[in-house]
Amino acid sequence: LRCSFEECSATAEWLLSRTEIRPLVGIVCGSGLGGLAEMLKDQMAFKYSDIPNFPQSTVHGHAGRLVFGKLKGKACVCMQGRFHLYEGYPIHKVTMPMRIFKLLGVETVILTNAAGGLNQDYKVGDIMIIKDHINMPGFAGNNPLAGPNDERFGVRFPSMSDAYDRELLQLAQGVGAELGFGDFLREGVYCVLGGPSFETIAECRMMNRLGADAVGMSTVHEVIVARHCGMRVFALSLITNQAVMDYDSQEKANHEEVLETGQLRAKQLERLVSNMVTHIEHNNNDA
Ligand SMILES: O=P(O)(O)O[C@@H]1C[C@H](O)[C@@H](CO)O1
Ligand code: HPA
Repeated sequence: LRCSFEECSATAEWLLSRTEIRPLVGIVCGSGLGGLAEMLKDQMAFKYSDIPNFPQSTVHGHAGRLVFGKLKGKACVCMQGRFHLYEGYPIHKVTMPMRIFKLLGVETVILTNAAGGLNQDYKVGDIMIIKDHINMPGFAGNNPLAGPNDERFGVRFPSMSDAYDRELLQLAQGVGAELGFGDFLREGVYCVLGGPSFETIAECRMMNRLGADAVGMSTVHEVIVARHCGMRVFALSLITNQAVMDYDSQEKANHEEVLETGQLRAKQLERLVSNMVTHIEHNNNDA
């Protein structure tokens, strides 16, 4: 069976027998945002290539390590590198780490990504709190929950109208305001595409008209699987480039720019996430 309960349990048990850390918070680092994992104290890190049943990172800017440790005293596990559809992985493999998070005891997942800004008010370097998503591959039937459903993870038809936890969203706004990030903290809708080619001008215009504020190639699949198995979700996009919306523009999206902007804003993004983690309490999981 595809990423079966048994297979995920075996991986979780392998990890739990090698670390004493029992994480309640799971973090996923987006392109160029792996510095978050370096903030963890008392680290215990596993290379993806050493973990049974785990996929491998193939994208520049994704280190490929699962790091356990304490963030401001809270036990966390952090994916330093995620998997994308365009790497050629089947969608259930892309999202398998969410099920492993769940079986490790994680209650709250924080996901980050690099994204292109579609909203004309957004600037490069803005941090967008994701309040909702548009799942383009999902429209075509490419959903990570397609196939037989295992009730031990969750129900056949999970709701997604409550995908992004509103309390965590409020918390992020509060923490962001305290840190003085008001000028570049946004809240918006993330649209996922399969990649790896960046979008055409017509595609960007279309997504913007449909209500998307940012476009990327990840996160949504992980969110669906995390919600299916009852974890709370919070997600952030770093706007690393402006999507090209104009035929007169000479700009072209490129991965180097994505990684460079990651470096510029990484410290602030790390502070936002780590300050949030201090406020996340055990057992308030009402997912
Ligand atoms: O893992 P994320 O979503 O941050 O990665 C984005 C999307 C592509 O993988 C890459 C494009 O530059 O960055
Ligand atoms: N499009 C899709 N994915 C991205 C972009 C973009 O412009 N920037 C970073 N990830």
